[in-house]
Amino acid sequence: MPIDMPTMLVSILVVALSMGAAVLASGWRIPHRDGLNFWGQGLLLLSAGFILFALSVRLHNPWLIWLGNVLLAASYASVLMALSRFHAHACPLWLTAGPILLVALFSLVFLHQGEWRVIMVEVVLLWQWCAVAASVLRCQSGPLERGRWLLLLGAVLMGLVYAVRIVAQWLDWGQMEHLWPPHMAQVAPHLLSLSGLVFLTLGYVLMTKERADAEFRRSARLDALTGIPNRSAFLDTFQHVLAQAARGDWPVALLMADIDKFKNVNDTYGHLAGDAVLRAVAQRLQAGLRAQDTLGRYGGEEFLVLLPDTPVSGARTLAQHLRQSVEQMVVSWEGKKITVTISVGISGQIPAGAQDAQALIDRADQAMYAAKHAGRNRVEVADALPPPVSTPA
Ligand SMILES: Nc1nc2c(ncn2[C@@H]2O[C@H](COP(=O)(O)OP(=O)(O)OP(=O)(O)O)[C@@H](O)[C@H]2O)c(=O)[nH]1
Repeated sequence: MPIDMPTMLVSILVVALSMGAAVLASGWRIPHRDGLNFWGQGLLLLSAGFILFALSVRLHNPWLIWLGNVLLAASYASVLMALSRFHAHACPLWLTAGPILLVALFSLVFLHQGEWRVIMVEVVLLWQWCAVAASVLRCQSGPLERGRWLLLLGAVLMGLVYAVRIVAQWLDWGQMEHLWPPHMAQVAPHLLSLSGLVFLTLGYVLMTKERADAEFRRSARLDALTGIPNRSAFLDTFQHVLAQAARGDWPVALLMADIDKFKNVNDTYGHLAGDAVLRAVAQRLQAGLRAQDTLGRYGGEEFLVLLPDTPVSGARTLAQHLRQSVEQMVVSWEGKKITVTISVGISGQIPAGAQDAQALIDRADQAMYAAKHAGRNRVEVADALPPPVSTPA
């Protein structure tokens, strides 16, 4: 059965319409940041454009083509805006509104000169797809790879559609300005654009999914209140560093810092003030560390600091520095000034492997409690581990 142009146009319309509705539904209530709404709107505009083209085959009204072309340009501009939103880039007005105005102008000027209308309008549409491809290529971020390449493939296919149509029109292969009767030079680009549309939308949805997954993985490893690694993320890093230290035979030190009388802060100023203090302490501690050190929230008001390649003497100096820094900190809360201190326990050794993690934590914890018993706002070092007992052969 031969494919006629209305069938072709209607099939593109159905694909665009259903994908547009699906994208809009999936973007429902998702912040506009990802541009899903722009993408969905773009597909719906495209569908409206194809409805007009299909109607023009029956009604022979050139204004339907004029409006269809404008809607097409608006739909591609919407795609570009969606990508700009996704990558948090500004999208200049000339790049979005410019092609729409040009298409409106060329379609009007060449309203009754179909050959020139096809060439002039489709050069602008081709330029729009080049802008989409450039926008995809400009943003290189690791986890977006698969979606990005799919999207790029779709943009290249769409660009190809217009390139083929412009060349075909120029060489007078298939009277591209007429949507009827069908010719291979007309049907082939439409088939290409059908697959281009599918690739584009799949790529875009995949990109948003990959970003959401990456954010989810990241937030699952961070403490929601302070933004520093949570207990399980810290322990992962700790074990990794211990294994490296055992191989390299270098020392690791661990600090356990606990806010003194933190219950009083909550009781006096309220739980939200306590939260603000926790955030401020985390920031202070982080600010005093080297890039290779790791800070984590171990429990309620307890923090752990991992110091790779650091002897206990160096850890003690750093702990004193951190303690003084927190002591000097003032947190403003509803007009009141809150100050807190920390007690710090230190443990350190050249580890035998990742299995030493819990022993180091327990010893830092004991040293921290010794600091509490000795009057708080202090630093205490855990006793060195007894050397391993050698069994006679
Ligand atoms: N605001 C706030 N408070 C927390 C959070 N996590 C734990 N806490 C509070 O931290 C307080 C810890 O109190 P305690 O264990 O008695 O210790 P402390 O008052 O700091 O006394 P010392 O440790 O002996 O100096 C409790 O009141 C907890 O409710 C949190 O995320 N936010």
